[in-house]
Amino acid sequence: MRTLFVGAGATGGYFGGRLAEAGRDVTFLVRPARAATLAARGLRIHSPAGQSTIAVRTVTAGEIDGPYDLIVLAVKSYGLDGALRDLKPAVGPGTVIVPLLNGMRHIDALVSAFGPAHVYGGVCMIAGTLTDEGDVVQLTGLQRLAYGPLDGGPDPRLPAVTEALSGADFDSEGTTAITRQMWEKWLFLASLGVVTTLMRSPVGEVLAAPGGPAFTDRVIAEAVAIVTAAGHPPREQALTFLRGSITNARKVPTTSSMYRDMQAGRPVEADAIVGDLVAHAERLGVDAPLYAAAYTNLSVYSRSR
Ligand SMILES: NC(=O)C1=CN([C@@H]2O[C@H](COP(=O)(O)OP(=O)(O)OC[C@H]3O[C@@H](n4cnc5c(N)ncnc54)[C@H](OP(=O)(O)O)[C@@H]3O)[C@@H](O)[C@H]2O)C=CC1
Ligand SMILES: CC(C)(CO)C(=O)C(=O)O
Repeated sequence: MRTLFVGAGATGGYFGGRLAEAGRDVTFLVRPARAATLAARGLRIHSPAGQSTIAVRTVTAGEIDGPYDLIVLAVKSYGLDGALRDLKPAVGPGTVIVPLLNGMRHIDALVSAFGPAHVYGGVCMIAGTLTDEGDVVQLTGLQRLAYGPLDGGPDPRLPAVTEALSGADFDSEGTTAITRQMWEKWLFLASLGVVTTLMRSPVGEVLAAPGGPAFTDRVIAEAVAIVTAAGHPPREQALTFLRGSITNARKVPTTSSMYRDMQAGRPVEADAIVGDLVAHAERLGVDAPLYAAAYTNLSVYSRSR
């Protein structure tokens, strides 16, 4: 499958890079500065398993040479509108788009831009960041992709999409339950995001502080109440994974991409990850004071940076 990764940052660079390394037909749609960096340095991935330098094919917006079979969208929420404009020439009648963004509201933007037949759901599990030089850093061993039709299928394109996104050095799952996985991922990531950005610390530091464990429990309880009221109660296994990750954070440095971005003075995805949950809480009459405070805190940061 001819595959276009839109964005070669922490997530796109990691998963697209690993697929390119495994010999898959991968091209990256990037902006000119990123294209220059990738041409000069290659795509460098630093991971707990070692370092790779991968020669990758790139195109910029004006250079897209016709439709791709598969597009993996890996931009931040604040880059979504521009990316949707730029990738338009890559969407043909049979193109499937798999977004990796956190949250849910990008799905509406994709469906309204390209129609429901083109849009899958997607989840990625990785703790990644970019160095000042533009190298991808995988911070922990977490590396998993899941994707599939939003309506649960069956969809005859899923086996080919699964084949195109498998066989590289990460776990990959084509699923007919992607919507549930996306809500569970949102619950997971928002909880880590609220704990770390409100307290400006990795989860382990919060747990070690007076009141930290109770605060963390209340953040999780608020998120569970919101997503449950929204009609997406998490499965017990998702809660076990979240609680296990919190417990593990006493030993393994655990943060969130929003926290890492905040520490680096970069923009944060406040509206898509926290603001949208606060909007659900208000609409559904769920009391979520910690999420409201976290959203105000992130908005103050965004306005003052
Ligand atoms: N980082 C993480 O650990 C995780 C992140 N996520 C989610 O994945 C999504 C992507 O995050 P992440 O990869 O970390 O973000 P990054 O900021 O690392 O990468 C995003 C990339 O998108 C590029 N980009 C933006 N607009 C365009 C465009 N119009 N055309 C081409 N490229 C474009 C940017 O390029 P440029 O250099 O030109 O600005 C940038 O390199 C987010 O929603 C995030 O929440 C999910 C799981 C883990
Ligand atoms: C999985 C997790 C929490 C990894 O950092 C993430 O999705 C994020 O930080 O954006």
